[in-house]
Amino acid sequence: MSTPVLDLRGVAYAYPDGHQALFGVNLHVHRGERVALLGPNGAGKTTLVLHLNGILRAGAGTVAVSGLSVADDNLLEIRRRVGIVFQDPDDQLFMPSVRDDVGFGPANLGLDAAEIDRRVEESLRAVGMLEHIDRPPHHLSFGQRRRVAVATVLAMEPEILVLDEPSSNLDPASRRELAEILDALPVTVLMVTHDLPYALQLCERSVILSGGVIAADGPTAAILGDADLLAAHRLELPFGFDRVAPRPSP
Ligand SMILES: Nc1ncnc2c1ncn2[C@@H]1O[C@H](COP(=O)(O)OP(=O)(O)OP(=O)(O)O)[C@@H](O)[C@H]1O
Repeated sequence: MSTPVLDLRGVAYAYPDGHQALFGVNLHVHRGERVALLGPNGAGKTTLVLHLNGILRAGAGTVAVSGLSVADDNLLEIRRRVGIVFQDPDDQLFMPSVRDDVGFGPANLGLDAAEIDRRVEESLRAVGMLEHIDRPPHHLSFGQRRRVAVATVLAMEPEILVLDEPSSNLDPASRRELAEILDALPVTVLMVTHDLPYALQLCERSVILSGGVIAADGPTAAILGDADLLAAHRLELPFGFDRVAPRPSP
């Protein structure tokens, strides 16, 4: 099989206060996969995500992105390969215009002006925000800012797009529209979410992280169809989604 885009082997991490958040996590994500990372509050999901571009460094084990290890001398290239969309778009938008925000990363790569313009326009078109290119980000709605935050990451043409709770705080129409946008993107995705229907809609594979270990890894429909597994890890489907697995025919 091809080299995984994401390859975590035995990743363990303790915060400086001694709190152990990850205990030997193994996770392999291949090109083109869309994987949901599920788990209760405090499971270690954000801690794991922060290892993917070297913000946190594993106390034990290894993290590699398309064969390149997360290590001090690789961090620039790792951060180009791993695009993380954080939960709060205001953590990612700080320039006077949408154009400047989306162009900021490509400009830092040293790309020429024509290539920066191409990436900015393509990324904004992909998230349906091209018409807002000259607006200040702080004049946009929360849902629009989240889309621009996705565009800032797409403009780096990452090998993997990592999204931390992309559907949180969106109204139902914005939530659906973002799902349509994500569904149309031809990129490998790892999506942290508490929104189990979103996982089912967008990710063929789900991984449950619980207590700092991988508790399950398999087809989303099978995982969400296992009521005992969900209950054991404090995961709950909303009303009306209580039967997601194909039911055996009578
Ligand atoms: N800076 C920190 N110092 C010490 N412990 C921390 C720190 N940040 C997180 N933790 C602990 O590490 C564990 C994992 O936290 P993490 O934020 O990764 O969980 P999570 O799965 O992302 O949770 P949530 O769903 O609530 O966002 C928790 O027990 C948390 O209290």
